[in-house]
Amino acid sequence: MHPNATVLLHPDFRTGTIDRRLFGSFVEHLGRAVYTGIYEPEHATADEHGFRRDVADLTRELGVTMVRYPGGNFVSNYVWEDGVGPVEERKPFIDLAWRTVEPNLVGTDEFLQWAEREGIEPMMAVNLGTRGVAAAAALVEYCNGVAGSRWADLRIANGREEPYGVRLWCLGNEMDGPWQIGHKDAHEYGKLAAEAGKAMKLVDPSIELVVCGSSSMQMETFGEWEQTVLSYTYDLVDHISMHAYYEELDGDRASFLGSATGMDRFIRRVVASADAVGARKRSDKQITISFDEWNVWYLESRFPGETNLPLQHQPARIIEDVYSGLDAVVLGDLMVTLLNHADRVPVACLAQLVNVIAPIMTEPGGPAWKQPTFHPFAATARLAQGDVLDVRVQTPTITTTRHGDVPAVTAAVTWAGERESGELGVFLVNRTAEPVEVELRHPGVALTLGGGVEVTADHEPAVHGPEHAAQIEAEHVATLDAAPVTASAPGTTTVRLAPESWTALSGTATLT
Ligand SMILES: O=[N+]([O-])c1ccc(O[C@@H]2O[C@@H](CO)[C@H](O)[C@H]2O)cc1
Repeated sequence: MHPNATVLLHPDFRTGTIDRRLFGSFVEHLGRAVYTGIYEPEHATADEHGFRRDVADLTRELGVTMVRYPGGNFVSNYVWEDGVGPVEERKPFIDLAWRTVEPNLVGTDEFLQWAEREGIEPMMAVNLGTRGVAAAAALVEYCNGVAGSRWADLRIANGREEPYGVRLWCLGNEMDGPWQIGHKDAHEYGKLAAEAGKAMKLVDPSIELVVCGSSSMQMETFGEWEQTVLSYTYDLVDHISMHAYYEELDGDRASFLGSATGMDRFIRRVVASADAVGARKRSDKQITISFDEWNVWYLESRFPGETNLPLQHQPARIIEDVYSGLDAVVLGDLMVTLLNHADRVPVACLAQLVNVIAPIMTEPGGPAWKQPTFHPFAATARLAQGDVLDVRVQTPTITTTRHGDVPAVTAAVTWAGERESGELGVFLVNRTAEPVEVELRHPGVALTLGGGVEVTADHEPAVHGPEHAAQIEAEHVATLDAAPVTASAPGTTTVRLAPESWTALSGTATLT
């Protein structure tokens, strides 16, 4: 059979090395992400610190390397000092972002110590909505300072001698969004971010800074925002943030399946905006991207609308989206795009980790389980190692309403090892409703594919609960003991992809 698509690869052609922070996630004080998510002292599996062991174990299995905290929209009205010190003296406050009473039982120390115990790198955000330079610099000192100064000594008095050494810091969150508490225009925010970032780096010069980019590519200020903000902060910051959520709208399945092409274009545009500022400055520095919120999120149809939220107490069920096999295929494809931008995207966070638009769900006092989207994330975090190869994909296109013409087949290939031999990760997506044959062309390379994971899309709406998730897993997530190879010859290996599917395969390769 004639192949429908070809993927040309060679270890001499590489896009970049995968930064392990690409497999980050996000825990916000929003809904049940913290309370009855990662933290539930009354739960049967809770450890001595009150954190759920079952959730931590699933987090490990998911392969999450880094977690962003404490927000999100929440951070823009958060007073971090209220969340440290003796728990019995902490006072609740009304979080204005999600109109939920925050009990302050979990704060900076509890989170950072949880992350440390679980072997997860923390990524912290400072409040540039209702607060500013002093509070941001104080938090860096609280986390990373050594004995002998006010905020570091407060941490020590609170029982933590060793600095946490938090490396990655967000200068606020989505400051371009009118919904943000303390929302600012690009000039106001750019100036504040530059001053806050300057102070934070004076406290600890080893930190990396993320300046806020746009909340989505649909924002009216997109492009202009990036350039203005970077004009104030280019020499100071390391990364600019991107946020994007995708959903199936009006039953437009083709556009939804093409979401990762939308993400690809978004990344290219932000890179172009950042590089334009660099060019004007005649700078050799390159700003990289922190894609610190990405996921499938049924914003349009299921999001209650931030301004009309009723005031809630914990546990508060907010945006607990339920995912389908189709969502899992799209999520896997979004990871293909992230991998293919490994040269400019070192940091990414699946938003979020547990209960809130999340791969892991829980019931208070009950089980924790995997949503379908868990599987492509976990398989990619496991199989994508080393470098991303600069592959050439030839594929027919599909015409979509939202993204125009998009590739029918997408691919990413990773190579861990020397030039002469390596371990491969092969990630392939078939966005069409028919099976396709994909010919891997690997001239001069002997390649043996092994097993992996295949996720196929479904047509049923997802239903909440562990039983339904287990049923989708049984029907739409397959562990492959062997690759679906249909033909092979020296220099070519053909695999067959199921309709509307995401496939990840392991492999080994040596130069011949
Ligand atoms: O497109 N929108 O309407 C939209 C609305 C809210 C929004 O908030 C972001 O997503 C929330 C959930 O991860 C985070 O707290 C925040 O940073 C992100 C996008």
